[in-house]
Amino acid sequence: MSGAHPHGARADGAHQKGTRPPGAHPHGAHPHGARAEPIDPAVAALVASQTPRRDWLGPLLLGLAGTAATAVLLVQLAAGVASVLPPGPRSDGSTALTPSGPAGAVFSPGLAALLLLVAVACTLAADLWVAGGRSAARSRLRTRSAARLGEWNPLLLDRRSVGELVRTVVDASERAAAYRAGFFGPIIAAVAAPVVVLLVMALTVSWPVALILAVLIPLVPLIIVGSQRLFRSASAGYRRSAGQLSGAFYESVQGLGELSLAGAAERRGRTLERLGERNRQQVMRLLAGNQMVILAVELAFGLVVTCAAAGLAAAGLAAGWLDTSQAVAVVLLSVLMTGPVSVVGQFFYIGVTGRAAERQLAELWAEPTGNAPAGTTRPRTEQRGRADQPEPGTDARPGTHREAAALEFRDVTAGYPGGPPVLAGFDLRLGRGERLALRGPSGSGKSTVLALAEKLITPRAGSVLIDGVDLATLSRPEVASRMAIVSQSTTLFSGSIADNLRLAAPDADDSRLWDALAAARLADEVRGFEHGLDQPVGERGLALSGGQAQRISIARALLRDAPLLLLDEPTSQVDLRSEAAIGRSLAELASGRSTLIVTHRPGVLGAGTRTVHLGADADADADGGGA
Ligand SMILES: Nc1ncnc2c1ncn2[C@@H]1O[C@H](COP(=O)(O)OP(=O)(O)OP(=O)(O)O)[C@@H](O)[C@H]1O
Repeated sequence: MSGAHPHGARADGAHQKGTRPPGAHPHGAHPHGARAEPIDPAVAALVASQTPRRDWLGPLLLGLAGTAATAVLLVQLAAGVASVLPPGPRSDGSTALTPSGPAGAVFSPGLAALLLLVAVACTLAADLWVAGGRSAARSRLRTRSAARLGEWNPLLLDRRSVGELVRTVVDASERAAAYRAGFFGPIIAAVAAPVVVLLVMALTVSWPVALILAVLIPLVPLIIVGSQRLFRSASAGYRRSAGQLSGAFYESVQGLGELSLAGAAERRGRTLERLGERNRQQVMRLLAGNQMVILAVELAFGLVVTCAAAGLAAAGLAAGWLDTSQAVAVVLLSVLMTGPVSVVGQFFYIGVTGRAAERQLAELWAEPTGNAPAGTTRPRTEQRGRADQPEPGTDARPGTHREAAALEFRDVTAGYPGGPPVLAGFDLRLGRGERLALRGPSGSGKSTVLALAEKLITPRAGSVLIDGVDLATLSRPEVASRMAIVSQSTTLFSGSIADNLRLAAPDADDSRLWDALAAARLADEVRGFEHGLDQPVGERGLALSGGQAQRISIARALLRDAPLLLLDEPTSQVDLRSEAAIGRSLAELASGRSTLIVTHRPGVLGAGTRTVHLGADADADADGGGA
């Protein structure tokens, strides 16, 4: 049995029964984000917008400015070199210079030093800009992903591999930020660099040579797009295998104790080894692709441009339409033209994995939350007997004047998507201030009743009402705000006892925490701890006993102070002595609240508890109800 954990995380396995929850993706858990389906462009744009334009535009402009400064610096250096060389011979044997391009540059050491300074400053500033933008983008992506997961229906969360979700939030955010902030600007700057260099060449050296070399520029985007297409499947394979590996690794670490008890650690190790090897092969394929792109760019572009430039410089010099300074400048500038383009190849890996990471994040953000929206209306035939919504706190059924129940199921038929109904024509009424224990054999639908009350699933027919209000008209957070839940296992987070209590009431002062602990029969033990309220509970609360952890969960429920209380086998995991202590604190918690408890030990709530049986032998011990 299980119910929703009061704080969103569920550690139990009761909801891991195969069928996907409402709103889950039609393909079930698509573990690796490697679906071929198109991504919603709006979500993709939202992911991209987490890196504001200035974060990549800055490095892009700085990169271009740096290239331009370096290009002019090279023209200056060429003039300097030419000034110490003898004039070149002309084809007619004379040495007179009649350059065809713009007037040859005059070397100025001051200008050269200034240009050097500008080029270095641009490079440094671009690097700093990239680092800042990247870390800001990473944190924005992680925060948003975590917030998105927080909106998910816990049933949906239970079905996804935790390892993969962690990887998506942490690793994909890192890669996507590296791509947008660290790669986007510099790569566009690199692709545009040849154009800038040619512009400088046309303006300060020789426009005919620049024009001829410009013919080669379209090679760059062609090479890049071609290579990316070529390695698309390697990229998808990499995403898939990396997702599988991290998911399996995370699960193995979590279940290490059970694996070694079952003598299965070695077998599991072999599985991990296999997955690791597959991942290594995928990474190698991707890196091999990366190397091929570098090679292609260097060969197809670098070599061709350098040879063409050298040939043009030699021909121009020989024919006399270039002087020495212009010829040297053409050769130097051709090297500058190819330099940034080789960055394209080196960055290729970041680009491929970054785009894959953005896709992964977009898939996560686009995933339906699995929550039925507020105001969901069912078909008319299923709304019989409910002419209007009753006023909160009243029962609006014709001829009924009694006070609305704290929780009521009216003729409810419910089940899980694709499965048969678990409950059919189910009625249950929990009066205000009443304590009701739900019992029944395994599989009879006790968890399903709690899931309906929490609006984790919605009825196929009939209605569920809290305080007279149909849950169909409320959002899940609104439903959650009306109840406190204690489930069979408690999730505690690293931090102090006070931190864990304040999850339920962030503004509670210490005296309120002590009151809650006292009511949960835990105050004396906490006073005995060295650090009292500030005592660390250890990772996942392991520094506390199961009974203590459960009473912290009860104290949290007390701090929430909700009128409706759902208890899901709250003593199933503790021994008899702890059960007695928990029973007393539960009785305290239940007093004055309407309480529905799923338990095989109804005595834990004390006297006056009505019992309802679910399943084949259904009948009620007290005044009715039952399936
Ligand atoms: N998330 C789910 N997806 C699909 N089917 C489910 C899901 N949860 C429960 N079921 C099915 O619904 C039926 C009732 O299950 P439920 O968990 O409500 O029973 P239960 O009385 O709480 O059982 P137990 O005491 O063993 O926890 C079972 O047949 C179960 O397989």
